[in-house]
Amino acid sequence: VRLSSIDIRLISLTLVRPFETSFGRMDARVVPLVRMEADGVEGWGEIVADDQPLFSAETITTARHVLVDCFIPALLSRPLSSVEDVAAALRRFKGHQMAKAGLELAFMDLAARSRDLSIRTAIGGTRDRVPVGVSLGIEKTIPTLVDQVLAHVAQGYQRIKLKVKPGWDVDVVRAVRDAYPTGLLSVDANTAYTLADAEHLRQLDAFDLLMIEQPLAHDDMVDHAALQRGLRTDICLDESIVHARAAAHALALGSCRLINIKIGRVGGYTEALGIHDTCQAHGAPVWCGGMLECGIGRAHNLALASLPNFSLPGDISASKRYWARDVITKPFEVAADGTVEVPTGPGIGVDIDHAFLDEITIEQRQFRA
Ligand SMILES: O=C(O)CCC(=O)N[C@@H](C(=O)O)c1ccccc1
Repeated sequence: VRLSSIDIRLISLTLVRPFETSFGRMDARVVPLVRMEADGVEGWGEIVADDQPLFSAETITTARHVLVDCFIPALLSRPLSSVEDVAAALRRFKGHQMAKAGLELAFMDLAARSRDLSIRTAIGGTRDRVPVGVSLGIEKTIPTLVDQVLAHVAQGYQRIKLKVKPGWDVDVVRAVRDAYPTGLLSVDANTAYTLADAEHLRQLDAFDLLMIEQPLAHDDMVDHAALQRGLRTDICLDESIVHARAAAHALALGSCRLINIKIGRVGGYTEALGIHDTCQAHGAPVWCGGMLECGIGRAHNLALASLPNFSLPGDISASKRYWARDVITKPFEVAADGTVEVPTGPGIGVDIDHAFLDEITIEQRQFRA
């Protein structure tokens, strides 16, 4: 296809409840969306960067810059027949995986729609529903967190993930384990520890955790390998795995035993599928992480999570967990069995609520071929 236009649209969404991680507390998000059009068909993608470089080095501003000055001109000036062509056109630009992902997602939606296929079918997904877990933020008190755990278990979520950081970890996990003795439980440190904390983190081996996510630095593999050698619990990497090559290196180094694939973090479908296949070849399970996406990003996550090696519950919560109103007409829901339906319509398979989208749009720019 030859794209006729690419739009960048920033929308403003308020969380129904503040969400606190080891690197900060969120009450609201500005979500950058990408829209592409070709031959009257449109496709939508989402960029998972936030306004500050707290999760990774990217921000909304860096994404806007590379899109406007580098990526959009590169894509509007050539024919594109697949998402691999999008990746090839952007490969000479270093990094900026989240910005690249927004473009790959929009293109994949457009390409699948134009072939009247769901993205799940287009990428070879095999599941109609995917098992999901929930990620619970840091709370003011442990009892409040335990209440959150029990409330979400009652809603059917198959796995509880707790945000941890120094001063909010071992005692918290112990209290949650007392209230939730046998279910799937994991923790996510978002890089809050160093190797000096190895002895302290070994205490977590007592709680039969599914994994400890990204305990050390966002760009580290060697120290994670040293930590993993001293831990019974599986380390799962998130921030460190920025593309398929990083996944291969992490597995070769023994930095982790599981990988969290976030299509927005790794650059889009080409790298996400590469990580999926690399992990499958190594017998390492993967699961689909979340970045507080709106319904558009969540729809892409569901398509990805329908692939066979996504064998662990992902962070794909119901829309209502974060948003009073989502940008899609039919919010995603978690069934009592802890699964979410994979959309079957063309492309992302959901309808965008354009009236609401226009209402919450704070910036919009269109680039025409
Ligand atoms: O359910 C979701 O979408 C959020 C899952 C989640 O906890 N994401 C974490 C993470 O580090 O994985 C995150 C939170 C805030 C910002 C970025 C990432």
